[in-house]
This record gives sequence, C-alpha cells and structure tokens, in this order.
Amino acid sequence: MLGVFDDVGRLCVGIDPHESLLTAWGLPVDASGVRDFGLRVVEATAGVAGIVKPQVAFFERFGSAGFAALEDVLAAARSAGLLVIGDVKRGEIGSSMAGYAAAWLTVGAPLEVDALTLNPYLGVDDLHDTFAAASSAGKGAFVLAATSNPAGARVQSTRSPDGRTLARTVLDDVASWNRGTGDALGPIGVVIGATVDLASAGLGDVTAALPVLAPGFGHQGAHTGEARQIYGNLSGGVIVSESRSLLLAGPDGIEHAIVERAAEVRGAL
Ligand SMILES: O=C(O)c1cc(=O)[nH]c(=O)n1[C@@H]1O[C@H](COP(=O)(O)O)[C@@H](O)[C@H]1O
Repeated sequence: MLGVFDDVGRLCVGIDPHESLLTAWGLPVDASGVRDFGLRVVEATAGVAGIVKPQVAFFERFGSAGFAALEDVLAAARSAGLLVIGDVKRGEIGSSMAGYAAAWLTVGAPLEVDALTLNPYLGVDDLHDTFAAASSAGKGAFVLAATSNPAGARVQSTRSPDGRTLARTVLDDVASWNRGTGDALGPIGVVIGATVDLASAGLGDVTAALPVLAPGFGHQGAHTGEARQIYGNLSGGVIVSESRSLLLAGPDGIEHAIVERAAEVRGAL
C-alpha cells in the first residue's frame, strides 16, 4: 500500500485526542469526545492530505466504548479514501503477534487499518508473519528503529559486536525482508524520528530505499522544511507525521492548518 503514498502526499495527520485537546476543542473527556474529535480530523483531512494516524492509546483509555469510537473513526477514514496507519506499537512473540495481525490487518475486521506500527524488541524475526500478513493483504507496517523521544537513543544507539546500532540492525532486517517481496520501496517501513541525529543512530549511510514514518516534527521540535536535510538518502520514503502542532488549531482551524502543512511537505520533499 505504501507505494501509493506519492499520489496522496507525504503528510500524515495524527489523531491524538489528548485530554487537554478534547477540552480545548469543547469536547467531553469520554468516548463520545474522542469519537467526535477523530471524525472531525478525518473530515478536515479528506481531500487535503492522504494519511491519518490514530494513536490508539487515547481511545483505549475509555475501554470498550473507546474501541467502538475508534472503529467509527477508522471506518470514516477508510471510506473517505484516506490511508490509515494504526499507531498501536504492538510487538510480541510470533504466536501472539498472530492475534494482533488478525485484529488490525484482516480485510473486513472491525479495526482494519492500512498499516500499523510495530515494536521490534522481541526480535524482528517474530514480526515476519505479521509482515507477510500485511503484504499479502496489500497493507504495510512500520517498525520502530530510532524513535523521536530523547530516551530512545540510549537503547537504540547501543552497538552489537558487529558495530551496528540496534536501530541499524532493525532497519537492515526490515530492508532485507522487503527485498524478498520484489517491491521497489517495500511494504514494510521503519519509524525514524525527525529529532534523531541519523549519524549517531548509525543510520547516516543507509542506501536501502524503504518507507520511513517520521514523527517528531512540530510539537517535538523538528521543522517540516528541513525534512530532506534531516533524512538525507532516506528522504525518498519519508512520511511526515504531525499531531499536536496541527490539532492545536482547533476544530475550526484544523483544515487550514493541514492545507498549509501539506504544501510545506510537498515543497520540502
Ligand atoms: O510511531 C509513532 O508514530 C511515534 C514514534 C516515535 O518515535 N515518536 C512519536 O512521537 N510517535 C507518535 O507520533 C505522535 C507524535 O505526536 P506529536 O508530538 O503531537 O506530533 C504520537 O502519537 C507518538 O506516539
């Protein structure tokens, strides 16, 4: 599915209904609030940018009602023609991953998305069946390699005896799996935060082309206009993801904020 993102643009609008944002938007801090928030972001994104990324944590906090709200938001996004990345950061032993793959990547499932975020710290090999499930359904996944939060580097920049950082090992494993699919960019991508120094993370000399989900712009400090400089050789696969910096525009200003940022991203990449 990720091969089509050049048609829909490289801006991904995060749907992160933080409690403070719900209040600022005049919405109740409950499942109906996150549902209305999500639907409004979907409506504002449709026709302006092509990708949304609901952060599942903010729906999950309301239990089954929150998941029902998420299902409505996912259905609305998909029927508006948006690509949906489920920000779920799942990672398990292979047998348990099968449950997550069935939940999120099965066509027609209540929580069906086009791609999901995956945590590799139980081993990338245990994600292979999920990669295959995504690929065979025409979907994708993004595996955390070098995350945008400052604490991530201490784990992800540690080096193995062969000299590669953990982030690089994850990226190399994903790129190698993609090569087996024969798809030029590959269905499986990595997450690399825009706040990360690629050289320190051991990613400065990557030559493989693969999709890169790029959070860390806006609220976390990176500037959209610098995307090409930040990602260097990896720029060709970058999807710029922003949540709070767009969502703070409120229900009336969000569409305008997305229009402006989508144009900036087009100019930057
Ligand atoms: O997988 C992600 O999307 C992600 C990875 C990462 O390294 N850093 C990161 O911030 N994210 C997510 O991206 C969003 C960033 O939100 P803002 O900082 O408001 O743009 C949140 O939903 C985070 O969970």
